Amino acid sequence: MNRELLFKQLGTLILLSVSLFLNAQNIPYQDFDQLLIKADQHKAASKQIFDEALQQLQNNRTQLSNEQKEFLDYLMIFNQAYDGRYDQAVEDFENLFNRVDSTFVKVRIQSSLSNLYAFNHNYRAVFTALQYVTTELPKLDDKELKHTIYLATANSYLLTDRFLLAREFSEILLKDNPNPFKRCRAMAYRQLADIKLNNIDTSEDKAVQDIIRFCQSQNQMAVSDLLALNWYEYQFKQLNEAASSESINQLIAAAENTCLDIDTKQFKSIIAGKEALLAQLYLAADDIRSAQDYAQSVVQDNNQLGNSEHIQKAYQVLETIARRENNFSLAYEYLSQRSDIERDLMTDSLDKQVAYASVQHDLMAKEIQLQQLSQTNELLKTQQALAAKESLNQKLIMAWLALMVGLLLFWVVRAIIKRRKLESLVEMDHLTKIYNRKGLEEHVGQLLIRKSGQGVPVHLAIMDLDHFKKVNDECGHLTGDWVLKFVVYHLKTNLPGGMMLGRLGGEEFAVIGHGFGIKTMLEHLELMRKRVKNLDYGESEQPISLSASFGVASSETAGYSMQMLLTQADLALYQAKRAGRDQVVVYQPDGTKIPTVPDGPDSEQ
Ligand SMILES: Nc1nc2c(ncn2[C@@H]2O[C@H](COP(=O)(O)OP(=O)(O)OP(=O)(O)O)[C@@H](O)[C@H]2O)c(=O)[nH]1
Repeated sequence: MNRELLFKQLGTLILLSVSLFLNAQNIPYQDFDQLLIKADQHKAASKQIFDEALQQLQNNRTQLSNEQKEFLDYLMIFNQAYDGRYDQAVEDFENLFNRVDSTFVKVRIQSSLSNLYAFNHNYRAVFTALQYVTTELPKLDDKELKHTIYLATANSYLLTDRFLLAREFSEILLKDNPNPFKRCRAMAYRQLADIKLNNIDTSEDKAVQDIIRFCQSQNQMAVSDLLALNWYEYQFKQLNEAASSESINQLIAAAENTCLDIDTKQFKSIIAGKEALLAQLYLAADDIRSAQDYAQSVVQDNNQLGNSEHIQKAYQVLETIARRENNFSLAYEYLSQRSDIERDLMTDSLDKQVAYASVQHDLMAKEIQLQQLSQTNELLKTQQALAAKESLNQKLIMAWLALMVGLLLFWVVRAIIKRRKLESLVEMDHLTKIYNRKGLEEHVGQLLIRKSGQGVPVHLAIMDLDHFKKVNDECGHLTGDWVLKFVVYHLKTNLPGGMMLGRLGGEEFAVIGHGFGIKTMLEHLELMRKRVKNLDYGESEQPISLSASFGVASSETAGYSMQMLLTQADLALYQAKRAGRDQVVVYQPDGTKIPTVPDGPDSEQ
């Protein structure tokens, strides 16, 4: 017994697994997209195909991408609306809208919501949803989706009596070369809008019939029936009192021929429209019984506000029949019912107008706010631009000033350099390129001041070239010049550190030494004397031989006075000349001559 049960359970389990396996087929991603598109396309046309596609997608839900799942959720909720659960669908759509990421799905939700809100007479919400849709639509680059949205928008505008807008959206879609499936619906919507706008002549019957057939060929039965019924009603209204019974009968036949292939439960409103029209037509054809049957059917089955228009017409038929039968109390009852509905219809129509105006007003207010914001923004931008310009100007001024200061500094420095150069030129001997007397006075004067403060000895010697006149006389003045330069060049390039050479004038030079004692000074001078004497002046007609005499004074005897040093050195030089030239003599306060090299050849003594 237990074993039997076990086998049974095992069998059930195997069967379940097999059916699950069969249901959860491995379908590639792009095929899911195709399946979603298929479901989407048939959702308002064929419930069977729609249901099957949804079931298949649900079975494979785990394999779907996030966006595919979101779109499937959207379709599932749409299915609720399909089944007439409008309120639940609205709630679920609103929740889904807040949950999904995909703009594509968000736009679809708002588009469907706009239709559902219209069914629920929540017109403000209709126009707000449509506003969202039309704002977001340009962000999507999916042409098919755009077409779907144009259609849904046109439909919502039809439901809210904005017939011009409904026409406009149908036109936009038709101009964008839609597929036949959408083209037939767009043509039907445009035609419906024209009928409502009285924008069509009954002579255009063939064109309208073509559209009705086109919709049928695309399996768009509900739309086709809706257009047909509206068109027949329009034609009926255009008929005058004296219309032939033939034309009435033609319309009856045509109307009876509608709604044969649509789901009567799903499209209750269209069926009610058909019955209300037929009630009117049969009344016009004096077929009271049929008229009454149809009118009663409308009144009994359809007490929703969505069908008010049809119910109102049905009551009108019933009221006329009651009058004709002199049943005034019943006629009064029907009249009172009709006026209640007419009042509701008027309120509803007013609601639509107010909602549209209110959403438009909000939109305008937002636009004005935006304009104000952008104006403020413009103002800010102008201010920023001005500030930027100002700062640029300031920078330019600063740059200009810096340039001016730079130029000024350049000129000043150049002037100083020039002045220094000029000064140094004034201080230099132009022939020998060493300090002249002025330069010597300037620099030796400063040296003396500095060294006197430090107590460092300074020595000054006057070097005079012996018998230089002879060189001039014998070799010419130019040679004399050259000899002067030649002597100075050799002395200068071999001048020991701490010594300076300058030209006092003519063939007379000053040699200054500091930082060492007189003994060292005399040794240096001695070397200089020998250098002059031993210089090779080259061969010429009159061979040149030259010597120099040195008279030396020291700060030890003359102090740090330039004048005193020169005077004492001059006195010593005089002694050197007198002692025979070509020698170095140090000034002695007591007048004794102390030549360092007492080998002067032409002593005057
Ligand atoms: N070529 C040339 N000769 C100059 C220059 N300055 C002075 N002399 C000459 O130097 C000579 C100086 O002659 P004097 O004062 O008689 O002395 P000296 O011939 O050197 O004889 P002592 O000094 O007595 O040895 C003159 O002939 C001046 O013309 C100069 O710049 N160039």
